[in-house]
Amino acid sequence: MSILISSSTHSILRPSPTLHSSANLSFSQSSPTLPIFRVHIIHRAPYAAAVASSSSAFSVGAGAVLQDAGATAAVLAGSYVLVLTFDALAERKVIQQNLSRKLVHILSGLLFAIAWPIFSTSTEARYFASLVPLTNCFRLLIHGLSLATDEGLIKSVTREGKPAELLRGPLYYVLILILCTLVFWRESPVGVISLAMMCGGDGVADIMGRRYGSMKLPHNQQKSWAGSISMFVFGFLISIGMLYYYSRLGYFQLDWANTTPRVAMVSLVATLVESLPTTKVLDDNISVPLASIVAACLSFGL
Ligand SMILES: Nc1ccn([C@@H]2O[C@H](COP(=O)(O)OP(=O)(O)OP(=O)(O)O)[C@@H](O)[C@H]2O)c(=O)n1
Ligand SMILES: C/C(=C\CO)CCC[C@H](C)CCC[C@H](C)CCCC(C)C
Repeated sequence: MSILISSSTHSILRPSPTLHSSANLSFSQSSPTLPIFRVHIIHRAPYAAAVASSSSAFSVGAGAVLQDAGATAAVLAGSYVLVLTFDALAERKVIQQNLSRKLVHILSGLLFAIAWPIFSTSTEARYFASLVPLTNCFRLLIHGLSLATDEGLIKSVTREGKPAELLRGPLYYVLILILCTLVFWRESPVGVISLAMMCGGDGVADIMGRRYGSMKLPHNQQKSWAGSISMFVFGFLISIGMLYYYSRLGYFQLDWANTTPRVAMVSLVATLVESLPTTKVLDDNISVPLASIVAACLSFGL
């Protein structure tokens, strides 16, 4: 058995009580400002045990592939059901089309991230998960380029009902989902926070801003104090909720006294970026998550 010790830059992450790989154990010193040390314990088995363990490793591997394929199919089905449901609600005039689009914006990314724990602990799990936004990306391209028609999709996710709109906000949105899944996955607070800002914060800003946004921002007459304050508050609360969810499941543990002000800082950066009069040049679905990624990386480390 050999032990490898490596350090991580997540200075406020603390050791997780529930670990997801039997071969990897993480320990950190109790001070939240000191780095974590990851301890990888590698067993060197004798030949017979190695043969037995390679066949059990094969079945574990096959189990993980089955689990990931099932999870991908279930989440993909969920993404279709979500769009269909909001199309039906808007069609029956239960909710306005604008509200329907914003609820799809808020729910799809957040539910997608909430579903990550149903994927296996294998290294390939994130690639399986990214197939869901990737499939939706192709769906948006096909319908955005009018190679096929899907009235339900167009009504649920566009503002004016033009197919070409699918190639802007919604397409950038799924590309950011792919980026966060592949780069950050469940292992870092950065991706979770950035998705909370793009889906939750930005989505709620729109809903509240449209309803209560009579007082406009001094630097942007298209946006309001109600929208920006809601973005800050909901971006912060949804991020904390998502981090709590992941830490309860044991993916990472956080020192909350340190984490809370850092999340508030990321939420402030995301809110300021969202408030700028740059929407026509740079879509909020790109500027908000990218600014959040940079701010969160500076706060939490990659
Ligand atoms: N900080 C904010 C953000 C949004 N809004 C309100 O929400 C509307 C939509 O904002 P935004 O999402 O930035 O506009 P678009 O990009 O045009 O719409 P969408 O993202 O929905 O395509 C704005 O017109 C405004 O009424 C607001 O008052 N304050
Ligand atoms: C309206 C949108 C953005 C404009 O600001 C969001 C578009 C959403 C996509 C068309 C659908 C994305 C689905 C997610 C990748 C997966 C959701 C899964 C979940 C379980 C419902």
